Amino acid sequence: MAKPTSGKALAERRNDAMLKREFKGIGVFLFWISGIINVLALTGSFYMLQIYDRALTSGSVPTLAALSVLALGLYLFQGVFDIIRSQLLVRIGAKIDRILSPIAHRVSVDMPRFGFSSAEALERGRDVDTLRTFMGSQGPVALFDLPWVPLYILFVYFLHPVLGAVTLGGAVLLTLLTVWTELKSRQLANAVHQANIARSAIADSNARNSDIIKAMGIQDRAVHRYTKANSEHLVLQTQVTDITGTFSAISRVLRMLLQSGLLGLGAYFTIHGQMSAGAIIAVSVAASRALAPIDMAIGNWKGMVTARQAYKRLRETMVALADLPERIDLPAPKESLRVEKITVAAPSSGQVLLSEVSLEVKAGQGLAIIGPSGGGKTTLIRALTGIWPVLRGSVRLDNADLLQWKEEVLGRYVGYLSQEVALMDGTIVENISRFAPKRDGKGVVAAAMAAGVHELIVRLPDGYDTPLGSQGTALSAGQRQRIGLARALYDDPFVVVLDEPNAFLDTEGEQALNKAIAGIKKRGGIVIVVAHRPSVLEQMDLVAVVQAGKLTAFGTKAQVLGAQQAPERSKPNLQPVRAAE
Ligand SMILES: Nc1ncnc2c1ncn2[C@@H]1O[C@H](COP(=O)(O)OP(=O)(O)OP(=O)(O)O)[C@@H](O)[C@H]1O
Repeated sequence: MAKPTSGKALAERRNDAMLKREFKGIGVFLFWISGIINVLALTGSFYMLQIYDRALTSGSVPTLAALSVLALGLYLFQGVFDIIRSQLLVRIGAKIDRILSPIAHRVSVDMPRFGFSSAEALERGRDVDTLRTFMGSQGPVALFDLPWVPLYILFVYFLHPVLGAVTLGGAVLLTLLTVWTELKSRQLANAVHQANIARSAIADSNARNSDIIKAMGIQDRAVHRYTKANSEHLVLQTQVTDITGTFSAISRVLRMLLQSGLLGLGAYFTIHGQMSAGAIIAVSVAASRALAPIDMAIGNWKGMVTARQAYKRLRETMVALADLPERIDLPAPKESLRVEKITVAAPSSGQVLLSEVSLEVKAGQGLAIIGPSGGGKTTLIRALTGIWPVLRGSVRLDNADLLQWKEEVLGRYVGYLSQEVALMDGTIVENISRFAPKRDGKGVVAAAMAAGVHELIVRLPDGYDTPLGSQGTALSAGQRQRIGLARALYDDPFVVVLDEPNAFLDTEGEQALNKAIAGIKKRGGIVIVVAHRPSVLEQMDLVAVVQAGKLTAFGTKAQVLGAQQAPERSKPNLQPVRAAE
């Protein structure tokens, strides 16, 4: 009975079919062009045979000249085909890069959301580089030459069967050596990869915490941590290079031994009149050419293993993306956001952080999510915005599960201000407009005004075109938060989710925030705010209390907060009065 085909297997098959479509034609062409190159590479052997057995024996200079011109022509052809082949391989590398790098980068962007370190995420981009570099190296040349090795062995065989057998034996020996190299280096190559990720993660973390490292004087410790990881990487790297280098040297010596052996044996057969003197040289040249691709494969083994691993990871990446269901365009939401019995687990560990949460917010309403630190407020927001998938239950916008929306379409209806406001490397206008392909000055200014940050921006020397640098470091925390708010408000999204939007705001900033919240509600949007400070609550209609991973209260502000309906400004943390039924 046929086994049911899993989605992953189907996606794998689909990807392989896509790659086959893209590269099969070029692959076949490369195979044949390699055939031509290898046939032409027999020129040297034929030339030797003809010179010794024809030109020298006849003593004819015109024959020698004709043979030389012919050989020269054939060598030139071989050179041209060689150039075409290497240029083609480089272009295949570039094509692979063009096809895979957007997919790889998409995954890199997604990975940190699921608990991967940024060093691990960036590996995907490097994998594409590895593949491209490999395609331009001698590795693929060796691979395309390998199928033509029998041609040379046959050639030698026809000159003398024993010499053919010896050459075949040499090829088998070198192949066994290749297999041995593979077995020895495979596991190590994986360990090198992991060690490299660990090293990059420390480098990345050190660079990101530059201020803390300086202020607390822990440079030496930071450098020591990196050096330790670097040494581990270096040790493994040296081991791999030792293995491939040793096998490469063994294969070279074997080749030389074989070539000399063939010369010796050839001489023996010539002495016994079994073959001509020219054949000795021809055999030596052909045998060396027969073993060259195997030798080259061993020499490039490290590159091949790395490229294969990179390809394997990218293939998995492509399969993961291909697994995403196709989604249709849904109309703009305008009624409600409903959460139905959701359970949310941390994608990195699978640990349940929030369970059985249900609530509903209607257009024009504001919801405050409150509760003690670590209770699960941000987790709830991550589920509401689709950052983390829900384990059970559903989040619905106008009755449609978030999963039914196209990511980019849904994004247009959601504004999100995260707790640690992250601005991207670009100008203010690019950041606020979420890198809209077309400059939308009007929309950006409207969002900046709604966030009360317009005046602040125009006072900067380059105004809206001020470059923010990576992480938006050119601004203060409060300024970053307000620009982040403008980005969340840009293009009037239906749902605006703000995670502690006033953490860094001064009084003026808080007033602007309150105005922005009122504006969202007035235009019929939904605003959800995680609040630690009570001032935001004044604007809210509903309150949800999240603690210890549970929704312990949900209802109108009056229901949930009861007597504390109008909280004092000085109160630092809001606690629930009672759990809503
Ligand atoms: N990426 C993550 N992986 C695993 N566990 C996480 C992750 N993020 C948060 N948690 C855990 O989930 C729980 C809830 O965290 P969450 O950030 O939702 O709390 P919070 O209520 O927003 O807290 P705060 O008010 O301090 O921001 C915490 O115990 C936290 O350790």
